[in-house]
Amino acid sequence: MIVQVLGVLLLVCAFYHYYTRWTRIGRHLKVIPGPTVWPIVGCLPRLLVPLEQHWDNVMKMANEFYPIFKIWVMHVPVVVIMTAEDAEVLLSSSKNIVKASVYDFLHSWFGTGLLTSTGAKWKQRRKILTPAFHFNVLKRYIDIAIENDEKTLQQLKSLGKSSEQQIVPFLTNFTLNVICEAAMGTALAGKEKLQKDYKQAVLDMGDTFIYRLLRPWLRQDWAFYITSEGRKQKRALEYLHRFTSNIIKERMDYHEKTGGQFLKNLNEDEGSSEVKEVFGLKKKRLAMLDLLIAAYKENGDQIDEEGIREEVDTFMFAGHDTTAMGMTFALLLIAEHKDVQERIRREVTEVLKEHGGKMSIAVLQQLHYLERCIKESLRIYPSAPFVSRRLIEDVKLEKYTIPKGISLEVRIVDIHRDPKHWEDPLKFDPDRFLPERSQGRHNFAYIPFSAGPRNCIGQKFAMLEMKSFISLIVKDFELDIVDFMAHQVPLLPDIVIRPGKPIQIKFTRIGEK
Ligand code: HEM
Repeated sequence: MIVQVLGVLLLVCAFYHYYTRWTRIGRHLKVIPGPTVWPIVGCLPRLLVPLEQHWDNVMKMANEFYPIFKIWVMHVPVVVIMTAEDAEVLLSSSKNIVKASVYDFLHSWFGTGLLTSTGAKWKQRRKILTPAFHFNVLKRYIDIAIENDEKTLQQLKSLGKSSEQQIVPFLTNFTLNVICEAAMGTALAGKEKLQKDYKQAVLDMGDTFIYRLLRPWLRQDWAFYITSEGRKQKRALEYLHRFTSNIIKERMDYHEKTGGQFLKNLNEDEGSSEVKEVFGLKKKRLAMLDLLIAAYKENGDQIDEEGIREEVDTFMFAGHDTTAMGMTFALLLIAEHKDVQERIRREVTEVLKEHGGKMSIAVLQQLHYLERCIKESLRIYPSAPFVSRRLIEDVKLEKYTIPKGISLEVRIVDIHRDPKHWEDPLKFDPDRFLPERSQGRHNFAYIPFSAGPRNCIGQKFAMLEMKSFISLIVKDFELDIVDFMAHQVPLLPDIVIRPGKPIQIKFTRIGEK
């Protein structure tokens, strides 16, 4: 019996050896450096570390094997690249635009929306949604962001002359309010029960997604959904789908009742539209959802009701956590660097004064120093630390050819910290982004929103949203770190960069210290 078991084991090991070294994929990958590949388990012994050590473990591998390494997660190969040159080759491709399997777990939430779809479907959706981020449309979402900034500031002021806030829930609350209103036209602020339930469902989705991501044995749906986390995700999904479907239905009814009047000329300046009321129904604020309904009404072949829901849910996912994490690290760095904080405050005060004290998109566009600060923060702490593709054709990188069929991951965070492009890379130095200091820098040395055909469609919106919140809070409050400086914050493995511990910032009203 023992001999038979050993025989089978030997056979499996031999097959594994052949598969990882002598098949087409194996032959290409065996010349690429990487951690030891053990029979059957591949590189798992190097990868399976306690959750809180995972980020440092991957950073260590990145340093050890720079500029490229491969890992075998049992029989699944992944190649990781860390240079601007190789990133350019992959991200500029119009063929290799298929997302890697890390996104498959999100299909249960938003099917194949813009973030996860590919081929003709992705192209068509991108075409429909691009006007949703046209400048004239953006202006209206930014009004929503500014209103929410002001509400949040009022709440903070009502807590007295100073308060300490756990920054991640504080900012996530804010970005969820903004995206809900901009994407779906639904204000959560003020509707306590709705706000609580919806946000809880979004947060449960995030938690259970990560839980599954880190447990390869829960890859199959049946295995995941029998666990308590799987059941929690199912409940969250039911709630989220019902919520979005109801909102879409209400919005469709409204456009039906108003004879589609408010779906005309959506990407023109709002000031140019005279119509404010139709059949006794007041014009509602434009939401991303309206662009989708307009496409549906114009030509039902382009998108159907299910497709509208996919995209609305995609925006809810892609548009809140990324921005909240971007602001978390920006505020932490600003709290830590008092000279930077003072310079931002001066800039905001001066530009606001020139515009009669009223925040607007025009003001935001003139906050050049603040923009450099946010860019620098996203350089050191890119909200999306990596992007990943499943290759549908071979890719010829600087040194190696990566065969089709495998996952190729671009480590944005390592490119952003590469001393080849960034002197003293961990130093927070916003003036690196001054035009004179940016000259000659590789175009792909800075890619927080990715680049090429599948770059972030929401990047302008995200930058303006972050600028509006940070400018107003820094103008009215002195920010101080409480327990961690940014570089001391432990980070968690996730598809967004996430602090592994609660972080607090102290806000003190200016003039009331
Ligand atoms: C700091 C904030 C943000 C960062 C750092 C960020 C980053 C990124 C990155 C790196 C990608 C490429 C993902 C990949 O290739 O796998 C992406 C795609 C995307 N982002 Fe963002 N994002 C941010 C905010 C937003 C916002 C506010 C929205 C929506 C309102 C949004 C919507 C999307 C969508 C829909 C895609 C998929 C685009 C496509 O594949 O055509 N993002 N984002």
